[in-house]
Amino acid sequence: MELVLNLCVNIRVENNPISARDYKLVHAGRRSRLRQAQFRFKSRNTDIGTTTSTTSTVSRYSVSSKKEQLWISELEDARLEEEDNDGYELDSGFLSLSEKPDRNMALLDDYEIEELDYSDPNHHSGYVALVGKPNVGKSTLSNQMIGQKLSIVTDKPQTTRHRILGICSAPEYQMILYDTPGVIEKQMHKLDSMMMKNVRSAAISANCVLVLVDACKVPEKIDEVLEEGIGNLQDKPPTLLVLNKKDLIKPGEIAKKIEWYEKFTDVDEVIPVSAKYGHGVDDVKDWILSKLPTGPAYYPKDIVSEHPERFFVAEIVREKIFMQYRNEVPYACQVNVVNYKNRENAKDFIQVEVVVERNSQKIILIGKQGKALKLLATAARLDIEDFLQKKVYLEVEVKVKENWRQDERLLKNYGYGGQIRAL
Ligand SMILES: Nc1nc2c(ncn2[C@@H]2O[C@H](COP(=O)(O)OP(=O)(O)OP(=O)(O)O)[C@@H](O)[C@H]2O)c(=O)[nH]1
Repeated sequence: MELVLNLCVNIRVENNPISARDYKLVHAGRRSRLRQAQFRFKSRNTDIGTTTSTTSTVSRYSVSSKKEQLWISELEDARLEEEDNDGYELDSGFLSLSEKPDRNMALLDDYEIEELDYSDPNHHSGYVALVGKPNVGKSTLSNQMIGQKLSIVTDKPQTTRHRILGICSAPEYQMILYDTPGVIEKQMHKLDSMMMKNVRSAAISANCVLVLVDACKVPEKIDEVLEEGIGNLQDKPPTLLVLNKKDLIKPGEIAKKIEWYEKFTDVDEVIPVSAKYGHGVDDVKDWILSKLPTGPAYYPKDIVSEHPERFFVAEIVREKIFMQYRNEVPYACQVNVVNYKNRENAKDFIQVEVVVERNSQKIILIGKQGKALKLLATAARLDIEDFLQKKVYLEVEVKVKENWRQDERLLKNYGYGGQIRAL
């Protein structure tokens, strides 16, 4: 399969007079999709709302040959060079998260075009933005709809930082879901305001919007969430209020809350759900389907996300940090995959750096005799292996970059400017 797809890229380059930059983009998209092809239609045992955490020894990578050492140091040099560069242009293999992809066939090969069904006039497809305050269950609902854990879920607010694109397909539709970071009223760091900008760009380009609220909380107006998420309320797309966590309140209470939201908010419909247990999720899908325009699929039906594997690897490590450490520490951490090497006859090698803002946070992360970091790396490795369905060597190191949450250049490099590394 890989061979066939690679061949398509080569043929296209020979036959079409495209520029080197175009080729790089096509190639970046192709290679990222090749990686994703690995997690198409995989039945994983990952829970939707919870995660496993077991202990075992951390695998360490040992450099086996001089050639390999040289290769790794070249990679590191290239990365440092990239870090010193202010540009961070698309040319270096970035995937845009802020632009809604058109039904653009430019990045699809013949095989994929064939896969997309253009013959069915009743096929629906489009974009759905999930917005809401932190901790209301956006990631849980998104994972539940896709049927696979793509977004990390923790009991702490504001764990989602990036817009996560998840694809939910059936023979008659394709819903492209944007799980967004929770809308925050008090934006404290440059990171927060950049995250909010991404929320807005997700909702603006969406065909419909789901506003999630927590059924356990006293009902409140959602104007603020909508304004932050959509901007101009007059042009807002069809909006559904999802009353989530209905499993935690009595049926009588649910009816009262639905009534309140129907009366005091300007939404098209209110649907109570329990994202965690999947109750009401089909009703949400039916509502979305009624709002999506007819048209062919944007992506092949067996793809569940456009993000590259390394993105999810970093997210898994971040989730484990949230689960293991307390207070401000998880919020001060940025996780970067600095080296990801697929190896034919050996475990894949993944090198991850956790960036913190202060040395005191680094000390906490590492723990006495490195025990805390070892625990973190083990929990992360087990989940990464489960996600990738293969064994990996995971190496985790901690670095201090003072005030990275205020540094726009670094934030862009980390993907908060609406672009993530495609490879
Ligand atoms: N009981 C119950 N808990 C839920 C439900 N949906 C989500 N949760 C829990 O609520 C917490 C927050 O869920 P997330 O999906 O991370 O919430 P989020 O809105 O994406 O959070 P942010 O990243 O802060 O934006 C987790 O502990 C979930 O397990 C639900 O339907 N019922």
